[in-house]
Amino acid sequence: MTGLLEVPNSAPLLSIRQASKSFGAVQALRDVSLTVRAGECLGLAGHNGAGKSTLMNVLCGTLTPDSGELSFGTQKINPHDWSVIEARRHGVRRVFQELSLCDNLTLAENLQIALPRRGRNWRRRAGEAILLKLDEIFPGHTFHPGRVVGELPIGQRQAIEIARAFTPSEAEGDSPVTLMILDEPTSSLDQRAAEQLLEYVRRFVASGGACIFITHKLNEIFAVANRVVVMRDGAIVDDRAASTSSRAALVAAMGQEEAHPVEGDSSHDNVRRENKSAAEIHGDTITPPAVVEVSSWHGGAGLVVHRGEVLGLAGLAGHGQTELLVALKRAADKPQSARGTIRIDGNAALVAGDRQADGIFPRWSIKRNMSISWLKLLGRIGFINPDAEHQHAERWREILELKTPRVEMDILSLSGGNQQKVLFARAFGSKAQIVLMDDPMRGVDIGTKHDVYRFIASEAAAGRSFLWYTTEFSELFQCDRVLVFNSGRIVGELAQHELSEAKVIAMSFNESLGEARG
Ligand SMILES: Nc1ncnc2c1ncn2[C@@H]1O[C@H](COP(=O)(O)OP(=O)(O)OP(=O)(O)O)[C@@H](O)[C@H]1O
Repeated sequence: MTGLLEVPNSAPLLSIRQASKSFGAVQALRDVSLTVRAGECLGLAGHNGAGKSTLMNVLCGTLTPDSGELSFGTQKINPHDWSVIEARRHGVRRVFQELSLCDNLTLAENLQIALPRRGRNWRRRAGEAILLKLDEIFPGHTFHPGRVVGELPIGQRQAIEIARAFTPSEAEGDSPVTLMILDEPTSSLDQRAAEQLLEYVRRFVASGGACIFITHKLNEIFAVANRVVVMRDGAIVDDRAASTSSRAALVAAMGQEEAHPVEGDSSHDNVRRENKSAAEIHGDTITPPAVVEVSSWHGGAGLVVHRGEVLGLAGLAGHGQTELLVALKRAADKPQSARGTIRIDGNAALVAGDRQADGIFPRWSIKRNMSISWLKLLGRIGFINPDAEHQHAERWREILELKTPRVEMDILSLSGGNQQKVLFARAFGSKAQIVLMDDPMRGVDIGTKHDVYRFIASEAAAGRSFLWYTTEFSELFQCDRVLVFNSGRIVGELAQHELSEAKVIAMSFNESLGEARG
């Protein structure tokens, strides 16, 4: 696919020259130069740990580079004077990869703490402002400004974060949004919301705004960007018009392999077909035993997962998929507390999609974050064998190509995608027979994604079972069967050969769409 959008020839908006930044032994930026112009959307790609977020931190004033120059328009800026407040004054906004909303506050209050409305009735005015922006970007949403954000699933929180970033400031001296930096903005959005956002960004750019759009979903880059930039190991290695680039060129510049198309490809060739389920591979005519049985879920249809099966969960975000996975995890951990309808045969490990809230232990090292689920395997009762723990962590560092000098470092020293890899290592490295995955590819680069697909396929062929909720439609082709959720219930089932986007969408939109959302 090639980009169709022209590269504008407008004056430079924000430029950085020869910027470098190190964190201890890690050189996150090496001599990076980049200019963003009004009316252009720059798609930024690169492997996990390539330096994309670090560069954005410098551009939006959250990080000062060790060296380098900045300018806004024709005005040179001392990087030490370029703060978040200065950047906002110039209309530079950012949506972070890790969401920055306060979970205990409502939508309106979250807007108020970022972009204060002065005087009386601020709550009503803040609520109106965020709703207006949500209407513009995500028409048909059902958010209420008085809803506490922490009660919403991550996909909906991501939508709020985006709308908040685009909402005009009322502070004196603040300029309208000139440059929007979106760092993996669709990582937890469902397909429909992601398309709405891409459409909005195209309108924003057409009206003269500038945007930097970071994503590991390369089809999005070609849908929205006029220019594509690739980072690799802290440096910019490719920078050209999207119309002269291609998916293959991007992947090659990133230094990654994509032996099989994994997303955005109409053939949907996939590793799962090569690594068929245990039953198919062995030509078994007998169905493998069930390891998970839910006779009825929320009063509706139930589900069965067999040994060696990969069961996909689909539907709009926030329609009960995560809730099911959490209930299964609880049932596996405490069978005595399981609700009557759930039977689970074996241990279960959960790969969280919301890594900040449910995944990482922020005060622990990379190694301990990985090994927490293996500790029982790594020593005698009450004692951890440090050598075994270290070896295990090193092995997984290699398998998943974690970008870190040492596994003893803090988990927060890792880039977002590398933190997510640690969660995979924790689950895959455990002895759990059932792996529950809650939209687990958030921020994971395409090379690693493909390795994970391969790993899942081979583990399933060896008898492990997977329940896999994903917001990326193409990933469903890695599953044997797919259950579609709508308003908390299972409303349909599709075998792999029956799977089509149109069918999933039709099932997702049937019945009362709004109830389970915001
Ligand atoms: N505060 C920090 N302390 C130590 N190392 C850091 C810190 N922030 C970033 N790094 C390191 O800098 C490198 C670049 O990280 P960065 O987050 O910019 O990558 P990225 O391209 O955004 O990756 P991802 O696609 O996973 O989000 C990584 O090796 C990361 O571990």
